[in-house]
Amino acid sequence: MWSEVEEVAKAARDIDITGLFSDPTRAETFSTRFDGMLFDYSKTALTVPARAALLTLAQTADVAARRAAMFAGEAINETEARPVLHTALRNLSGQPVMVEGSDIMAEITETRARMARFADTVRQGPITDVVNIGIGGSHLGPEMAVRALRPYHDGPRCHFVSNVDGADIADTLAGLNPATTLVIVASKTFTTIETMTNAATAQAWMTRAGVNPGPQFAAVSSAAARAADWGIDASAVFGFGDYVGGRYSVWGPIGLPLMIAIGPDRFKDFLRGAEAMDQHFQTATPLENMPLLLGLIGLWHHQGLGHGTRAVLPYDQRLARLPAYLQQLEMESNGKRVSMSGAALSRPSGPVVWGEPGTNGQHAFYQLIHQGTAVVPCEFLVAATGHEPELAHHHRLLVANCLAQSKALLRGRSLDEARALMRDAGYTGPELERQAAHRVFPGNRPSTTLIYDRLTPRRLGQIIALYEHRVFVEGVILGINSFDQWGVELGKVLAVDVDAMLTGDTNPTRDGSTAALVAFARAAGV
Ligand SMILES: O=P(O)(O)OC[C@H]1O[C@](O)(CO)[C@@H](O)[C@@H]1O
Repeated sequence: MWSEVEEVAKAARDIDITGLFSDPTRAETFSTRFDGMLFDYSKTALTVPARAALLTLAQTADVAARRAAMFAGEAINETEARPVLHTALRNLSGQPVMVEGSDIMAEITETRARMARFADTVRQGPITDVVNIGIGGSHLGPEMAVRALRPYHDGPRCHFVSNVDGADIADTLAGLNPATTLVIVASKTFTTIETMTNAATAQAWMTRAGVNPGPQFAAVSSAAARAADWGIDASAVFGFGDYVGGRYSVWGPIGLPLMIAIGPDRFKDFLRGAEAMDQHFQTATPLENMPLLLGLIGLWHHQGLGHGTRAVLPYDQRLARLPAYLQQLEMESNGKRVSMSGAALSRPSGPVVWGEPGTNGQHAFYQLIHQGTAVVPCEFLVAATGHEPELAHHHRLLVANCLAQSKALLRGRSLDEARALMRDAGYTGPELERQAAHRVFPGNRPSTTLIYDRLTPRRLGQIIALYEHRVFVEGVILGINSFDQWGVELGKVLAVDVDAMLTGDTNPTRDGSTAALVAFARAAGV
């Protein structure tokens, strides 16, 4: 299945990407547009035969059948025997979605309507601040989206607490008024130690201030009974089915802080954007299919060409948390070592994903991206226009920087160009050579750019759904289950054991390193 890709990848190592632009149609041929967005992947070493080999790979892995199985509610999350239906949360079409013979849409629509009523009430006051307590998928999505859509906020301020480190909740609650704060405890399982510890601390904070936490706590959870046991009124508990994975859950009740911040109507626009991407993913031809192409390019760079990481570089300060969000989405989904059958993978699974918004990253790690020894495929995202018309000159500079970076990665600077610079600066002889060597940029470094009109709720919905489906495409072709996360379990179990060591309730472990660290922490008064 991979042999053809391996062959074209071998040839691609000698390709000069700039040279590929001697074809004047390259930018058009290696890009695709959809609903206000242009995805340009022409600044990669992909050629027509290489792309064809990748498309054949997708065909052989039967991505289309797996995609149909996902949307149809088949239990494609095989290690947890569950369907994968986050797409149902944004299904506004009126079409049923069946799970084991019943339509799940009535429940989803009813919960969304309840969320909207709750959000409207909260938005009318006297609540001034909302604190969402959750972690991982119960935190990263709403935190990222609330920040991304700041220009659309007309509700109470939203804050996020995730870390079990008491510093997180202490800093967040400092300055808030317990009498006008709503706490949302967001946990699919309602057992996550960080979230339950923080929730108890928030509850004590309110009680200490003489405020009854009862009416000022809401819960978002699949475990409604546990939320009720915890004392949260059933009318303020919003559930979702176990067919929605944590990192795919921003579209439903986990998105409640976003709905409160921007209002139910705009939240619906956010869903509409994702729904449009779902339609596109299912119906667009392979050469126009943005998630399919993004997934194939990911595989091309990591599995094909062996680049170990990829950088996500949003030129948008409000997307500052997108890289963190994508780290969970991509690495928790595709950071696996066995295939669906349980056999060890014969090729690498998902890459390390990292990034920061531009232009800040330029003044930090772009040095390595441009001149380091590792090639880092870069995924740029940028809106053509901002939300501050009076600051349009800032935005133009932002766009200019984004486009300049992909151009610089592509063209680089040759030794002759560097020598000319040094000559102009007055250097001669061996010193000119030495100085010039430091100023060479190898270039020929691949990047893609997703440019869109403006970061509206709809556009954000499209972008997140685009990345979700990209993860799906990569996972199917790698033959792994992108929807479980067994790798996070062991550390959680051992944390309980180590906690008992820290309190002195059990003897230190035979692992000498941990024993010494525990002893140090105890001696220092942990
Ligand atoms: O919503 P919960 O059940 O508190 O879980 C939070 C997060 O923990 C994880 O299980 C990983 O630790 C994530 O997959 C999940 O998003």
